[in-house]
Amino acid sequence: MAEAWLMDPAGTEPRSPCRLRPNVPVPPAALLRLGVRHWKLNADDYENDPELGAIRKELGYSYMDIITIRKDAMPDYEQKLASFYKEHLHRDDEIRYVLDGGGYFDVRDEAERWVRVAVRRGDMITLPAGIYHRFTLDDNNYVKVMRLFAGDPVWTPYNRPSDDLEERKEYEHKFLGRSG
Ligand SMILES: CSCCC(=O)/C(O)=C/O
Ligand SMILES: [Fe+2]
Repeated sequence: MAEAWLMDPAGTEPRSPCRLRPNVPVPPAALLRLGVRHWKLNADDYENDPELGAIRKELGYSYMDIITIRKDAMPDYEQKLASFYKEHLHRDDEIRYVLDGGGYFDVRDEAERWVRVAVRRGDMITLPAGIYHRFTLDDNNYVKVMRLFAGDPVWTPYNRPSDDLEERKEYEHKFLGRSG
């Protein structure tokens, strides 16, 4: 599993690890309870990787593209990064496979704390529809990511608060044990 920890709410540099002192690790089982799944894959051979092929087949991830997030490679780099780091949710699962570089997905836990998940080359992660989250590069300022989707892709972020969306209610019911 990718390494995860509770974020220091007083952290002022989003692209640094922002760990509490002492560090408070978040184990894989706790991430799974929030609906966050992870695979470690062979990024050296992603075009022919049978393991990736099997995951895509099993979960119906028919769509894929590859994006590079780096100042010289992405139009509207600053605006895009700012929007990725705004707390938001999606109405579909967010499925990302890091082919190079790295970054952090922050997800809200059941107590509304930020859990920081470090993703590096070879990490594939899925965030369930309805989970509040955000993304930042790490201090190397570069990531190359495969985006996957089941069906025709929709990337729309819904900034918090979006508690009235059906997918948010379903997420709260399924993963946070909240009724409503
Ligand atoms: C790391 S892929 C770009 C970020 C993104 O698409 C997203 O929705 C972040 O939460
Ligand atoms: Fe997102």
